[in-house]
Amino acid sequence: MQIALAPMEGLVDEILRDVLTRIGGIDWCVTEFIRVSERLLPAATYHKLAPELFNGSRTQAGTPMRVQFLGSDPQCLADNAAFACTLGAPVIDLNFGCPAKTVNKSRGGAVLLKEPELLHAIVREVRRTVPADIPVTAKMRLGFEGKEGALDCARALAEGGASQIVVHARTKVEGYKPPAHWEWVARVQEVVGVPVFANGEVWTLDDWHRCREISGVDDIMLGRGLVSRPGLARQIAAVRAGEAPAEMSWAELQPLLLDFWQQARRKLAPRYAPGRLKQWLAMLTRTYPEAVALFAEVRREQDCERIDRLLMMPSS
Ligand SMILES: Cc1cc2nc3c(=O)[nH]c(=O)nc-3n(C[C@H](O)[C@H](O)[C@H](O)COP(=O)(O)O)c2cc1C
Repeated sequence: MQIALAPMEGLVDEILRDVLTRIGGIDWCVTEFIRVSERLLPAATYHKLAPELFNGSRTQAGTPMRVQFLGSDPQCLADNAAFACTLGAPVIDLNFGCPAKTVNKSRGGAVLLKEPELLHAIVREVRRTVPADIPVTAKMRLGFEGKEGALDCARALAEGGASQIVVHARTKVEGYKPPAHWEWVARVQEVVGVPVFANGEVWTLDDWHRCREISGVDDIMLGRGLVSRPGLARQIAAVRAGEAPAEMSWAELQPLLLDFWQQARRKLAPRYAPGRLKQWLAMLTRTYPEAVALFAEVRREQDCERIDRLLMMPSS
């Protein structure tokens, strides 16, 4: 039974991975996708998107990190994956779910779900090229427009050599619109012999119970739900261990929010740091009334020092 933190480009960067994995309950996390199209990326690109490579491919809390790729050229993906392994990537993950327009125009992400043979070729080539002890895993949506090809895609990934498959239980066209079709996770698990992770629309402990019941799988990947309710993985882990699932309080979260901000100030250009804070804070407003108040104060602020003061003040 595993709980994974979802890869989220532009949101779950090394800073948020660091802070969220400190809370507990997360078994592994993934980098934002690394796009490869025609060349071997330099080591600097990997170190920028996956600085955990300098730390044994673990976050500061010790949570393992996987390196995710997006692309459509089997050989180029395989070469980059093999290079990432020399830099310390412990697992290679392949993204077949990204709905972004630019990504799909240049063939990558969810559009590849129209071509199960290509999915198979990509996974097979990456599997063949990276060292045998490095697992290759995959993440897919249920299809591009319709779901009729979902099982063929899952089979193609498993037969190509993916040792785990995360299913974001929606098509590309469904985007992020609820509901997620967890019953399809069960159908995928029926046709492949490798573990399948359920993903999509799990925001609360109740959602998790329903997702588990409908999907029938134990392994789960949490995205926006975990970003907006950072204690969710810890709550799920507690239930699994037969313990009481305490909510994470605002008081417990506040030092982490401050640390997130301080890291953002250190690692990002001053014009970007406030935006990153607001982005996370906006998601936290779904769970914490205190975040609503703080977000209202911070949202129009661009001055880092004034934001420092707002964050250090205890908000009621
Ligand atoms: C802002 C954003 C960025 C994302 N970036 C990635 C990505 O880089 N790689 C990927 O495989 N999925 C990406 N996803 C999809 C998520 O990993 C996940 O499958 C999706 O959000 C559904 O899970 P959730 O309902 O728990 O958020 C992204 C989603 C969002 C909202």
